[in-house]
Amino acid sequence: MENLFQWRLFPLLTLLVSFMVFFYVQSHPKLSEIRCSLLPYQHYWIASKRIVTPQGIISGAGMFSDGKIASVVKEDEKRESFKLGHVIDYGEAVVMPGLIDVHTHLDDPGKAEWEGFPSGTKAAAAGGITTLVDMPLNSFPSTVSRKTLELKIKSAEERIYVDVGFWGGLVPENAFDRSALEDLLNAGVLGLKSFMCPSGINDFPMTNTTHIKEGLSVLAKYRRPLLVHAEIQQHDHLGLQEVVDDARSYSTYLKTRPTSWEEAAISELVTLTKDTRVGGSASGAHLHIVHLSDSTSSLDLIKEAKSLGDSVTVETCPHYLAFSADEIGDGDTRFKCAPPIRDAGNKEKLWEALLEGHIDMLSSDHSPTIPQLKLLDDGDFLKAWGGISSLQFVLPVTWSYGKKYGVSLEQLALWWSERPAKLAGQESKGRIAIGNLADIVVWEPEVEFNLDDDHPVYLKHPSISAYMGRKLYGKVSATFVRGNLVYQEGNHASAACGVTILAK
Ligand SMILES: NC(=O)N[C@H]1NC(=O)NC1=O
Ligand SMILES: [Zn+2]
Ligand SMILES: [Zn+2]
Repeated sequence: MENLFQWRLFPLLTLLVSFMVFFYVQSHPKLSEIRCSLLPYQHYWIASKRIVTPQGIISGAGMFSDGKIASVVKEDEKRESFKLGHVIDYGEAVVMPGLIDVHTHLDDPGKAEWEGFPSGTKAAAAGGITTLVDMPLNSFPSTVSRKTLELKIKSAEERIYVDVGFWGGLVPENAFDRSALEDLLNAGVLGLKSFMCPSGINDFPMTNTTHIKEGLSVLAKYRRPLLVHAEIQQHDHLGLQEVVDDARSYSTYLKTRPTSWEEAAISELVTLTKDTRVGGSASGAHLHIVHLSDSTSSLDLIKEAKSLGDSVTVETCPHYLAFSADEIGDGDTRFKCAPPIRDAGNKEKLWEALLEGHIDMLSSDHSPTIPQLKLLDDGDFLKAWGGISSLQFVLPVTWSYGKKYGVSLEQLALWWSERPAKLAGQESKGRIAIGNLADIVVWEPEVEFNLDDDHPVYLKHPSISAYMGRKLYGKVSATFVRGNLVYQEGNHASAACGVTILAK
């Protein structure tokens, strides 16, 4: 009797549960949407006393709706607007466009033990970076064809916490093959990148001016940029023996890559950029010089090219603005990068050029490896991997070291968001403006913190970062990508919902 009763009840119960599940799913956001964000809403306001907009800093609020910025209102218009939904009030914290890092090496696929999409994009999110553009080398294979780009895209799928675009490689193998280059561009790379000196990566050989000229002529049609690592090896420096004798000394390394390397490369480049002027044979193309270190003659050449109307921009990186050669201890290869960090006078002049607008933007050139290849025990500057690890820290670093130069929040937004967005062809990013994607960093410039072992660092190998052990200002509280709260106070969203950005 009892059994019979149970069997009758079973279909009824099943029906009831099905109805309940159906109504729950109808009235709530999809489970996948919840996992993309630490917030359960699709439409909501965020308020703050300091919102950095292209029109200046306002006290007010922004409404995010379906991943976009639907409205931006000032303090006095807030009360009426708020009747319409949820409000998150960040008080005095700064609300700024998310950072766009146009120069990151995530090394995935193939060298994921060096960094990888999940660790790199978690670090980015924790640092307020909402978009990054991945370099075509250090992963394996290098991104030099449609096929290799497809491997990148596949590897990034459901593994990225922020948006990721890709630069393709301009290498001797594809430079004279117009259809191969067009195929790579049609597949969606945001532009091309090449080296004028050995890259340190076997399947990414260097290019000369002839290759670069070819690349520019193809890029002109696509209106996408060519990024160049501008150093050409010169043979007029130290004898090898002298170098080998003192490989632990930073000054030895510095002498192996003098400013003449940068100057030689840039003087060749500016002969090519003449063609990018209006009416020139490469009109529509754009040349971007990555990680400028030399603030002397190399910078003068760039200034002159710009004044003549060449389509050229230049970036520098936080490590050239934060550090100088005299502070680098013997054997401390965490500071080894190329071009090298130069003397304190050079650093001052880089700041000056940035503040005066001659340097257009900043990028991380986050180029990590495994600790073993940094040779921290031997401290051999000549054999150690060249590359700085910094991704998660670039906002507080720029702010902390920029304090004494009077850097403003608006300048940070220009150098880290607005201009990088333009370089990468992402017009819907980089500014807090109606209709743009809701890519936002919320941070507290006045909060000081020690980058010690207790600080949560998401980079795969924090020990190789030259910033560890430093005291910094500017704590990132929250990061939104396309309206999803992907990071807040030490927590990431449970699902990796960043989007791969492909040029059309
Ligand atoms: N291959 C690679 O990432 N090289 C980078 N590292 C560095 O310090 N400068 C570079 O161009
Ligand atoms: Zn480089
Ligand atoms: Zn690089």
